[in-house]
Amino acid sequence: MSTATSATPQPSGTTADPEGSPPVFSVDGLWKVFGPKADRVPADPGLTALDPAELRSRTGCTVAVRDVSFDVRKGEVFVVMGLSGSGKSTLVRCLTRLIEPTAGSISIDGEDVRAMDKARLRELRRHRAAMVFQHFGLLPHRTVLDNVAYGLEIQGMGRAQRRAKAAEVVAKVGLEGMEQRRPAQLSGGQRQRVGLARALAVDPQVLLFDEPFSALDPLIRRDMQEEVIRLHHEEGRTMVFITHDLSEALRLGDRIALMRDGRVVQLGTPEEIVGSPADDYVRDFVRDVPREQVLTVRTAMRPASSADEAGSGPAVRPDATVSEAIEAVARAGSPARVLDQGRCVGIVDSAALLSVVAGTGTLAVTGPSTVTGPSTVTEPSTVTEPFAAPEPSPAPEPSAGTERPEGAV
Ligand SMILES: Nc1ncnc2c1ncn2[C@@H]1O[C@H](COP(=O)(O)OP(=O)(O)OP(=O)(O)O)[C@@H](O)[C@H]1O
Repeated sequence: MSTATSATPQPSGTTADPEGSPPVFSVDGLWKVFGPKADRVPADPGLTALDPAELRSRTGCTVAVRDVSFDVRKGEVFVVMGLSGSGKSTLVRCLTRLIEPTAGSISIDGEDVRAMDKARLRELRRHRAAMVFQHFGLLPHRTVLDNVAYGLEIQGMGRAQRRAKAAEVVAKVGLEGMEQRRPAQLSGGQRQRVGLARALAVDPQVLLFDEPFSALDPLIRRDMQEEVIRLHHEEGRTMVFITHDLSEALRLGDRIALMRDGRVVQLGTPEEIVGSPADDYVRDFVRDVPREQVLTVRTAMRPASSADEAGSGPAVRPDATVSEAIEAVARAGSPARVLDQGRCVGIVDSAALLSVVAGTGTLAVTGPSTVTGPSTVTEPSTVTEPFAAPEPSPAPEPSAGTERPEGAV
């Protein structure tokens, strides 16, 4: 979950550590070409070099996904973002072969998805990677409870057991008391919760969301985003989330794959995408993002100039946003120490914080993001060296950075 933009408290029950976790899905060199004799396209450099209109007029084919590779790590929220037509839905549908890929490999927990027979695929879609659609396809004559129990019914679970399980999930998504209503008696947001509950009821390893909230009005949409964040924190479930909405991607994503014309032009954390855009396209895409709400103090800190400076003053966590640090520095009227488990790893002062807001100065976003395709790769990111304090400092008092900001992007 994006620590920089989440407006909910830190996870308490989450055990997943997405960074360094093994991949759930592994995608390598994936292509999806629509049209006649599609499979000749990926293999022919003369055709793949053509622009989309020319390829269409010569072959009748459209490349929806173009040589895409990535891993989805266990326990992460992996967001696929891009403008309409960039290939998001096609890519995510390829993961469970709702759309048949043209070339490349896909595996789930090391198992080759492209080699699965029909029964195995059914099992994959029902138990391992359940999809939550924008049009949630609720059964109109069934109650909320029976809609949620539907997937369990298909699995062959007995009536009493599936209704008990469904009731539990209905409560989890905040629909307690509405079990006996029918979809027509619910608001759009409530219906979406039923769709979410139905997917959750089968307890899938991965939840795939295809723009689930785009039809909802902004406030309800925000509610549903919070719901997803909460569920993720409570359960640590792996999620793949499609959206064309940048603020939704920044709010929800641990990592974001930004697509353009079927390619992934940048894959990275929200902070990497906003702080180190891979090319002009991405830079333009994130231009209006309030950087101080996404970038963390790591991007602005410098080594402490003395043991004195490292030993006193207000404290912020390394994952505090620049916005939170500005508040701490403004309150104290002095630079703030960045404390990592009681150790001072750097100092942020007002000049450095302002330069992040202004978009001037060198950014020190940790960890390189991945760039796929022929985009211009940015310079490697730099990491600010920590100040080696002679003695570990005491644990910080609660400070800016311990609370999440309201109104983050
Ligand atoms: N069945 C199809 N036949 C031919 N072309 C298709 C088909 N499905 C999708 N495409 C094309 O593939 C490209 C990617 O489409 P896709 O639906 O994956 O994009 P998207 O990013 O999910 O868009 P949106 O946000 O509008 O849903 C588009 O150019 C689209 O027109």
